[in-house]
Amino acid sequence: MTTPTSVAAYAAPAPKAPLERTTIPRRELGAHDILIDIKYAGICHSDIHTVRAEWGDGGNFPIVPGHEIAGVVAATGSAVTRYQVGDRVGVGCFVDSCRECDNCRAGLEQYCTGESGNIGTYNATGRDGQPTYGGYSTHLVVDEHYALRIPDALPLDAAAPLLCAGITLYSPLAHWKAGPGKKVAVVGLGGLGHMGVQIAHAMGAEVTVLSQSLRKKDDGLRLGADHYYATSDPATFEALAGSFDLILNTVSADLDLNAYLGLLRTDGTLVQVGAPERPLAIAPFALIPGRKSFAGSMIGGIAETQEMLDFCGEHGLSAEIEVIGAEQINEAYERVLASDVRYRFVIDTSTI
Ligand SMILES: NC(=O)c1ccc[n+]([C@@H]2O[C@H](COP(=O)([O-])OP(=O)(O)OC[C@H]3O[C@@H](n4cnc5c(N)ncnc54)[C@H](O)[C@@H]3O)[C@@H](O)[C@H]2O)c1
Ligand SMILES: [Zn+2]
Repeated sequence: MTTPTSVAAYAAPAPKAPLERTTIPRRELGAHDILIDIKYAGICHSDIHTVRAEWGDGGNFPIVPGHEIAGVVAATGSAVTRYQVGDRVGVGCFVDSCRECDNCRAGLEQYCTGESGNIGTYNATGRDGQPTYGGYSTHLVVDEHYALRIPDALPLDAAAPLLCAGITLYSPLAHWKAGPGKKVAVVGLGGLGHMGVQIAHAMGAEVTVLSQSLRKKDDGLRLGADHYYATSDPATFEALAGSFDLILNTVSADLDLNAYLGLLRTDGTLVQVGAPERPLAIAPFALIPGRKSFAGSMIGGIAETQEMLDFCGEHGLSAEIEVIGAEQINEAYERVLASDVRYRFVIDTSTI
């Protein structure tokens, strides 16, 4: 078959402008590339931060967002060894990296220290000098090394959000050794948070959700939380003081982090994965007594992302989703901003 070099997509033409249908170029299939027939693309809050130019870099418009991509291999380059036509595959937040730095060699491609760092699935420049365009489109050409295998046990639509939301929580849970005997709190029950609750529970940790209200309590407990508290109630911060080994903050808005640091045990760690626009204020004395750590974590490497997908396949974990047509993307963005989705929008890309 001939591979399509011009494909349909949804793009934001300018910062804060509504997304609209367009066509974008995809490169011709190289020896190590696979062509993916995209079936579904999740809507991550990072897509919204990016098209609203909230992260300070201005953005390289038009932007085709989408880094929670699930589809099927439609063609393979001459030197491809890992995948065959028909395989179920995913692509996450990056599509390339230098492959030579210590981090790339260690499987930490997300922290590539090469000249260009990891090359984002969208809003970046590929090795060929061309802009990268994400998963809100019908097809993607990607080097086979940056694709992941989606286990047969998982439906493609609900698996798509694992490529970002799933790995973003799996990686710090694994790194800080969540498991039996560990008390883990997840702040914010959104796209990331609802995956964090499921994965931490499957790893054997005792899981607490810290949400603004008790509105989603039934869902949180069903997803595997042992406890659920409202952070709008000051009594929560008294009741849980000094409780947790690990707190994962998934909230996309500003929080009083010092209050959350007060919930850590001695030697506990608060990991920031939510990425609000403004700098965060940490009081030194929220960390010093109790030798507490404040850390960050970004998605995961290719091998760890595959490990996460396999873990989710074995445990039957995937996202709770609302599948939408492409014409509903702008409305879905407003609903994410209003916390009105349980728990991830996924675009059916056949509607693009
Ligand atoms: N570190 C990473 O690698 C990484 C990866 C993906 C996304 N992110 C970032 O993580 C954040 C969350 O992404 P998402 O897609 O899950 O967004 P989301 O909108 O689905 O979820 C955010 C949740 O936080 C809740 N929330 C808001 N204010 C709160 C508060 N004061 N207390 C408790 N909960 C509150 C919201 O109601 C919502 O449920 C975004 O900033 C995104 O850019 C980071
Ligand atoms: Zn994301």
